Amino acid sequence: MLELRGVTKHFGKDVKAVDDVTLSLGQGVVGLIGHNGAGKSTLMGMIATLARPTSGQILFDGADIARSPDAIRKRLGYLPQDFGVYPNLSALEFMQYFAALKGVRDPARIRRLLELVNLHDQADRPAASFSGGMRRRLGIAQALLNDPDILVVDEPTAGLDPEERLRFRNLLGELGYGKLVILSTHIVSDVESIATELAIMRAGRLVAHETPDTILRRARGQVWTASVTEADYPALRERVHVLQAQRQDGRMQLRIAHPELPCLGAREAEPTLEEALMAQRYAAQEKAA
Ligand SMILES: Nc1ncnc2c1ncn2[C@@H]1O[C@H](COP(=O)(O)OP(=O)(O)OP(=O)(O)O)[C@@H](O)[C@H]1O
Repeated sequence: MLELRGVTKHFGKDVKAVDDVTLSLGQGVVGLIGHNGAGKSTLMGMIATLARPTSGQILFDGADIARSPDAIRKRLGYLPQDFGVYPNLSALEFMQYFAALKGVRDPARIRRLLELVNLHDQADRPAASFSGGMRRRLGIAQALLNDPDILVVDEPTAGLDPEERLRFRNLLGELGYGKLVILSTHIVSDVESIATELAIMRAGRLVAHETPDTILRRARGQVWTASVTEADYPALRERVHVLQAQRQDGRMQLRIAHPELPCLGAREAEPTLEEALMAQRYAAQEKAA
């Protein structure tokens, strides 16, 4: 559905925000992961036709979106990172406003979308009184008005509390059927349960495009749990990568990334996706050193 070929974006002479990204995406939920400044928003902005690549191409159903942006715009829903609601409008009025802009004339669709994002009971409240999570949910409802085939959502869970995070995550997971959902975050656990693929960016480059299962499988035998005395801990910490440390009953309970048994009594653990990615990164760093 969407193909990126050597997509590069420069800002001035010095900043290469996106650097030669080649990527092919079909239906599903793609977690676009990277630290702050990795280039995620810049890449999403280009997919949303709000900026043009300095070089390279983005093809939507085979056509270059720089040449025919309307083809993708009609089938795109976009929730930018800095999405703002109009405080004086109620949720319903906000949706009616965007429906008119997007040429959507079906009032029942607005109702259905407000139900989908669980704001139907609050539809008449001014958006100014909404929490961050409610605003984001309204943002998603707005992005879905045109029943898009591609939904691009930039850092949707930033600033949300755990309950709203969960609710938002489930909502995006449900939307993944039959659509391409691209979801950026620097918090791996936010996409762990819903992403069918991960695209990992570092300093503008795409460093991996894989399924979570592949990443988890590769990390087997690299993540361990161990319980050591407080006295033994400092020396161990020098030798291995400690992912998590907790003091309990006078001992240190650890989760460790290490390519082999890190210490006597350690047990192999089932890695989380975040731990698997950390283990992979440490292994790559050690190989390069
Ligand atoms: N308009 C711009 N002018 C100059 N530099 C920019 C511009 N937009 C982004 N950059 C730079 O490009 C790089 C990538 O930024 P981008 O916002 O795409 O990263 P990101 O992965 O989305 O990070 P974040 O999660 O913080 O938004 C950064 O170094 C950023 O400072």
